[in-house]
Amino acid sequence: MKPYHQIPIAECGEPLIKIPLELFAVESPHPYEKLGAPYGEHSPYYLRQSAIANLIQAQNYLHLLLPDWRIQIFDAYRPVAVQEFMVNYSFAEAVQQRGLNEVELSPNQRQEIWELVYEIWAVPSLDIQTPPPHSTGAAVDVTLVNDTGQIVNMGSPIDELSERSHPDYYANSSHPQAQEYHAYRQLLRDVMLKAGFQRNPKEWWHFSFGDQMWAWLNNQVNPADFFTACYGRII
Ligand SMILES: C[C@@H](N)C(=O)N[C@H](C)C(=O)O
Ligand SMILES: [Zn+2]
Repeated sequence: MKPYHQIPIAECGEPLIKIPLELFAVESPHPYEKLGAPYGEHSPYYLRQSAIANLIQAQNYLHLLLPDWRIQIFDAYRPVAVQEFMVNYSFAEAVQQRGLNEVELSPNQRQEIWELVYEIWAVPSLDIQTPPPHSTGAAVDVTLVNDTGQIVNMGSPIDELSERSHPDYYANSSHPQAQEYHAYRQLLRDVMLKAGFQRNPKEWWHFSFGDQMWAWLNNQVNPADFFTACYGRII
């Protein structure tokens, strides 16, 4: 259980609708579909109606600062079966990157790698009180594309299992491009938060509106108010 799972969910019933992809840049092919993630009849390019309105608003804010830049959508709606697939995929990838063999892992090695995976991935829970954020249609993973159509270098790829994923990793780093990476991460954060989203404290690319993590983060900033989640799991 993460602390945000304590937040009550009062499902508001707002529909999950297709993101108007023509307004945004889009990672293509979709990073998890290309791995064979089991979407069935679902599509990753869906979000709750208000989350879409806010995403459009975030890009409008970006355009006031940088008219030809765009928000690039990496991932949005994710059925629990896909969450499970990606968690297992990330575990297997981490094992392989360490030159290990999954069947020969010691219990300690296994636990260490699972802990690393769950640093950035939510548990594929089917409990309606603890839905994975993307399974609610409230969460979106995004980055920026500049005026020449290039993906902006944020200093680490989306979904990397490392501390470089932490939003402020480059704030006090001696890396020669640290200031640039941090400034771009801040720019993405600023436009998204101005539009009502909250950012996952462990991932520079993950934002949500209306889910448990969003409510919990709002409550950290404004302890006098008590936000609850209005979006629970869909399907
Ligand atoms: C790992 C990343 N793509 C992501 O979405 N992480 C959050 C926490 C999630 O799994 O919901
Ligand atoms: Zn995410």
